[in-house]
Amino acid sequence: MATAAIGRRHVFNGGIPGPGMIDVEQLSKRYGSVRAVEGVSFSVGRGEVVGFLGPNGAGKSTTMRMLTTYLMPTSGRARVAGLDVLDEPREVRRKVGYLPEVVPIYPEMRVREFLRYRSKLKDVPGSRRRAAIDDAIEMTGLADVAHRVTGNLSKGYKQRVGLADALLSDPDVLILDEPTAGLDPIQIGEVRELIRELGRRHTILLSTHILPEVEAVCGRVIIIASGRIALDEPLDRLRAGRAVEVEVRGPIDSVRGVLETTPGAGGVRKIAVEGAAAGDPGVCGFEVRSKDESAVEALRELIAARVVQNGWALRRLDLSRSTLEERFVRAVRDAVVVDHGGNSGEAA
Ligand SMILES: Nc1ncnc2c1ncn2[C@@H]1O[C@H](COP(=O)(O)OP(=O)(O)OP(=O)(O)O)[C@@H](O)[C@H]1O
Repeated sequence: MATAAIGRRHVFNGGIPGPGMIDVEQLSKRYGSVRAVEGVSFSVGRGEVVGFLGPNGAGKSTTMRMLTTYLMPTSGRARVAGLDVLDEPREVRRKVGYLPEVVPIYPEMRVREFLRYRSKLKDVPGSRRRAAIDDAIEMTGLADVAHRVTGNLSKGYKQRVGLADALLSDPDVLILDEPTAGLDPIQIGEVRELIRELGRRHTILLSTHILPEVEAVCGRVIIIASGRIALDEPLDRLRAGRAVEVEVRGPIDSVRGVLETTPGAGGVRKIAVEGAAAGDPGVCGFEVRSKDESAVEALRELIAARVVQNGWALRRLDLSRSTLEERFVRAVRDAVVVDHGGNSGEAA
């Protein structure tokens, strides 16, 4: 059975990230005057599934093509599965499963025939070739179409063929460039499920524009904008509270004044007001941003104490959570504002 076979061949570490399966240091790529990737550094540990996001033209495919040795960096270093992409490109190609944005299948070949051809190109030893192809076909749900001509398959199935190809050499690392682009919602769900399954046994760097996909399969997010890293954070931290939402029964101007002068408060925004009546100041609601995001819990406690000190009733006190979409938009916007260098990435 494929799962057992794959379990035998792969080192399964229970999903605990280990050190450096992908190590990128000051990687840059210029196409003539276009600075597509500019001094990018990051690491991906063993067992991590990392979403690599960015607007169109941000440099995602260029970075992935450098990591898979299909493109020479202008400067900087990258190691994948412990191998230097410049010094050991052939070994890197053997160790890394790459699904490019456009899957290079030969339309006249049948699925199994294509995978056999690719396994030879990847130097999969003859004695292991048959098992490697069977495993890849089973993992990607291609058994029913294994004898069909690839050119006649639906886009979703062509994508599966690309993934099967990426799995052939039993790679430690999978680099998947927009694996669900152009698929219908059912196919997206199927490929996403497959990636989630693969993520239990592989280190994965996954580029996509579909944010729910990242939330479904990734543990960490790297955002690139105008060729530079704009954000690199675990998903749970990224979604964690960044601000305090507070509702107080008290006079709105006084409440605002107290919140604005609370140490650690970085900005106050009104979110709701319930009308005042005779003898009742009404209820006002504010979102208070924390100057230091890691100190948002302390800010919450301080706000509670100050509201009570003023004799106001505290009706609600929550941490407000950011969505991935909000963080994406903010990170990209901030990166573009900071980018004074005239970077000619399309997002700039
Ligand atoms: N062969 C090339 N020659 C010149 N410029 C290029 C070439 N390939 C990419 N670029 C430019 O480099 C920048 C980064 O492109 P890249 O394809 O890496 O972005 P991306 O983040 O993958 O975008 P998308 O999400 O649209 O696929 C863009 O400005 C793009 O136009």
